Amino acid sequence: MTARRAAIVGGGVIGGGWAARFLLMGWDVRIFDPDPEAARKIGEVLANARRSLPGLSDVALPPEGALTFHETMSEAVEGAEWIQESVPERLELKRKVYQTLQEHCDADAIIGSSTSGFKPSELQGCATRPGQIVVTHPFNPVYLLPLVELVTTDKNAGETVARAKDILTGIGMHPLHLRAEIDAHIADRFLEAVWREALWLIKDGIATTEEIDDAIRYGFGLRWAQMGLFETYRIAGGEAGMRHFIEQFGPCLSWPWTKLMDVPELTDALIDQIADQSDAQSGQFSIRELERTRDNNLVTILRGLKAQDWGAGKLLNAQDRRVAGVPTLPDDISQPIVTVERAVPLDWTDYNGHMNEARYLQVFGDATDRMMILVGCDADYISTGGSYFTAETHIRHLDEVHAGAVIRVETQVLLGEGKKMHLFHRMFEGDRELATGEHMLIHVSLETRRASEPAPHLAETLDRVAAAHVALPRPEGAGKAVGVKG
Ligand SMILES: NC(=O)C1=CN([C@@H]2O[C@H](COP(=O)(O)OP(=O)(O)OC[C@H]3O[C@@H](n4cnc5c(N)ncnc54)[C@H](O)[C@@H]3O)[C@@H](O)[C@H]2O)C=CC1
Ligand SMILES: C[N+](C)(C)CC(=O)CC(=O)[O-]
Repeated sequence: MTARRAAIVGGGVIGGGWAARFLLMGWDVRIFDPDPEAARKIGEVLANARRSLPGLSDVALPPEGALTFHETMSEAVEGAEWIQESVPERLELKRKVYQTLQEHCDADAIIGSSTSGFKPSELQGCATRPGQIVVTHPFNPVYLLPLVELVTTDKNAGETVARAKDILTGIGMHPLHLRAEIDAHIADRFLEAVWREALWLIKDGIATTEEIDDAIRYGFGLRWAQMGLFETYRIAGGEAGMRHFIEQFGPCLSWPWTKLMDVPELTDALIDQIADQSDAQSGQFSIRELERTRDNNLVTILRGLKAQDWGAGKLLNAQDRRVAGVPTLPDDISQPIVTVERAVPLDWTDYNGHMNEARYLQVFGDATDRMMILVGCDADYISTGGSYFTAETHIRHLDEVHAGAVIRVETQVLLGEGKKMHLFHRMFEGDRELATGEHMLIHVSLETRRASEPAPHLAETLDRVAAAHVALPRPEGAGKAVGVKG
């Protein structure tokens, strides 16, 4: 199947992030950026994305698309289904870019603008085909943060808007479609208010850049990441909820707590003060090092939210289900069955710089769960009171593996008889064998918590797979105890 094609016009901080997201979601990406350093810069963003994005998913992402750089905009946009404009935030420049690219792109391609503040009607102003242009405002790093503000006008056909939502959802994003266009959309309006307050706090000598960052990251920033503002304040109102919260804290809004609408003058002295404080706070790290720290933290937070199936984590779980489809036994069961295919997440790395031993058990546990589902022990079956418990496990660690690597587990049923299910998992990166896991499981009644016979349809499917696998050679290491070499 030929990959879908996206063009990136302007490959700086944001264009590079878009390129990485499209590529790692399987799209071919064509770049136009006159900066002679563009390929190097995008290469560095892509390296960061490769170590962080695939491991956010608990299933294998599609194979990476092809990345190409082009000398002209006309060449880059050729045959592109999606064109993401991320040139500097200057209206005249953006309008000029649309004029050139609309001369060459497909008439039904979607042109998304990364603009942080312009309204789509301003961008569509001088365009040949205004209906093709929408605002798709992302957040840095674009390859990890799912939010994209989609802003449209009545010039955009319903079909275009629906297609834009579909494509953005397909690359793992959460398109927040604004009810009406507005300067700076929703999020930047909000961020600017916070930014303005922070500048005042520095100018007035109340806090340093580091103290302001601490005030956010040790406290309300953690709340915002998972519940936003209103859900958090509802809880802060106690049992009486939001009404009580507003009664108690509403009056403060008219007290002199904030300076929201006044903008501190960005004098040279204030800029030096902020830049010097920022250097003192973080100047010992390069921007790439800071990006990697940010990505490590974001992946850890997002995977935590996945475990809770909450907020951005819920979105990621839905994306995994979409990518993986419904698990079914392959038609050909004469070979070991692939039960896991995924990238190693960043937060599985330990002090030795490789996947921690506990994660080997996690991967084999996931492989066992998948095998249970494939033979019929799925959530519906478990809700009827039957399941499997693991009675014994033997893992052999054969080789190390690192964050971002795609691993695969192949599972052989050594025995599937009555209450017993004896599995042998082999973990690979490509052809390199990383580990084996041998597991004996016993079917149980969840009511008595004791061994019990599986339901006939489960027993029949397991028996069929076991009968097919009995012809396979017994895997090396099966049945071995922990041994000490010679
Ligand atoms: N940096 C940020 O945090 C965010 C920026 N945005 C928006 O994304 C857009 C781009 O911003 P950044 O990536 O930060 O800027 P940037 O300065 O990092 O990148 C802009 C890129 O556009 C290229 N460029 C300049 N003229 C061009 C042309 N005529 N054709 C093709 N490429 C051209 C430049 O060489 C540069 O690589 C802006 O509209 C900005 O408001 C949106 C979200 C966040
Ligand atoms: C500062 N900014 C206006 C460019 C920020 C954004 O547009 C979004 C972000 O990533 O914070």
